[in-house]
Amino acid sequence: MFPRINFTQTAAYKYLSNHYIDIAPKHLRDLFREDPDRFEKFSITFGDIFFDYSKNRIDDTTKALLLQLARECQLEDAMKAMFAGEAINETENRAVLHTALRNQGSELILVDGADVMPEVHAVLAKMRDFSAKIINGDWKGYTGKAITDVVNIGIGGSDLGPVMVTEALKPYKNHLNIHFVSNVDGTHIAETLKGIDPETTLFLIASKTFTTQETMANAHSARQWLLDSGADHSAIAKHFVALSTNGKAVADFGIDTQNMFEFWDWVGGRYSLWSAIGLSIVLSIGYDNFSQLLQGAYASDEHFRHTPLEDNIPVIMALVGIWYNNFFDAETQAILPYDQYLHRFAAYFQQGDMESNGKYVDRNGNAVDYQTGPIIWGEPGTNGQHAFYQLIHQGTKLIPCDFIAPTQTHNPLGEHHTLLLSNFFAQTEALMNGKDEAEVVTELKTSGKSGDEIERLKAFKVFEGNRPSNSFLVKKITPYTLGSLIALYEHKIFVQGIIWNIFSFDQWGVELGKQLAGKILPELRNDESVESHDASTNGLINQYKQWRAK
Ligand SMILES: O=P(O)(O)OC[C@H]1O[C@@H](O)[C@@H](O)[C@@H](O)[C@@H]1O
Repeated sequence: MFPRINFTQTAAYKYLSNHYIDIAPKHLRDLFREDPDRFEKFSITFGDIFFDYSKNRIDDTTKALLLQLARECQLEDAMKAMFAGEAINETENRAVLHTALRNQGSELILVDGADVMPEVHAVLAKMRDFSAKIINGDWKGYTGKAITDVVNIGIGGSDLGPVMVTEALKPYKNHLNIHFVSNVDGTHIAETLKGIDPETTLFLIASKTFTTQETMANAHSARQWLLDSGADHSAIAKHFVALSTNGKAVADFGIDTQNMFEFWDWVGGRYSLWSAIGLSIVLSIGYDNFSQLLQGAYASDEHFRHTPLEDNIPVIMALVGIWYNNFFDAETQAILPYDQYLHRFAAYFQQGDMESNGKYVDRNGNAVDYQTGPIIWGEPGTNGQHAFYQLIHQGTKLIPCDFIAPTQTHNPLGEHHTLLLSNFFAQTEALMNGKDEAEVVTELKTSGKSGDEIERLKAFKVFEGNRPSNSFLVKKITPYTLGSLIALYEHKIFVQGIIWNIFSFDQWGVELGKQLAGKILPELRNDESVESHDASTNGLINQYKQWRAK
């Protein structure tokens, strides 16, 4: 059976709780001073990704105990179960096999006794052939013109991954214009349709279930827009394709299932960019680049599966995260890419991480009495520096940060990249070292401040430092390295879910909003005053009804 260990009952947890008392008062500066090998010990090279975790409030004992914790929680058994296709998503009775989507090996991957790899390869081949026709202009719209614009209509996992990756890999983009519509707010689709031509637009309706309200509403509006342009129903086959697991709903919508790119219930929505959901990525950068993305992810899968836990990047990321989350009471984790192309990376992992590990019920069905998934947030550097870094440096909250930067830029423009990276290095250093009173006083003296002024100002200018960070230095953001990086983060989420003893691959919490909206919708379709809710909700709905009438 899938492990069900309460990590707070392990020996390692007890040791860690005691060890925390020793480590908490220590400053990172001293940890570096005490151990000249610290950087070598606490950094890992993995292909073109260099992971430095030495600026964390850990020492050799912390690492050993965290690894013991992982072992006591039977992490390695859990990893084997996932890769083997066991139904580890127990509340939905499903396997969790996004790794099969990028598998480059020859082993069979069985779900219910059948190898999934032939189907995976067949859909990839279909994506390759279809995208080639769209890109080279062989596929024509209903008036015989080639496609110029692609609109992906999807939300959550059927949107965020493709958005993030197509943005991150813009340097690899071809001539097609790729648009994304997710919000049910009509503004999103209306603004998108303004700039495009029905004769040359292809819509990808991306929905695992093909029932999601937002996506269906947008898909219907897009179809109507096409028909309103003078096209007849036969045009739909030339302008609409579906990316889904639900063939019946696709057919009911009016999309020829020939134009359906299938995936399977063992692919979680937030782990689906590697599947047919990635068709917008393929259209944007071509199949060969998409294949590189898959290969990069596979390299991380292999690293995760076969590297001893002590040198295993996702395992270390996860354990260090648990150290802050469960011992230092850190509530959040910032992801700070020093790369403009990665500007949606944090947003992507907001869903990836928070929808996976935002759970308070453990795998035995009991409420937990410890913290689980952190709040994930972040923006690209250096914009973040001029917005919220103040709080990271001098606020009262401990915010572990992941810094990510490419050494080579796709846009070598003057000194820009050197400037950017100087900020990246400076921030991790400043967060760690801070600035003590002596330094502040010297600085103020040099700037000519009087003794009184120095006394008055110095407290405000001191930085405690001791603020932890991980640094990912990536040689260059390519499809391959991006694939690797994403998969490392995915596996980090998995490891944390194992240790917290929660099911990371369901998302029942999202269902409530869907149900409630479904109940209120019919009430908004008439003008009668509503009394079926609490006073606040009734009041809001009734005010809305009054104002919309005028
Ligand atoms: O791909 P579909 O089925 O439209 O779902 C889109 C999104 O819906 C949300 O409610 C979540 O459950 C996400 O995990 C999912 O990615």
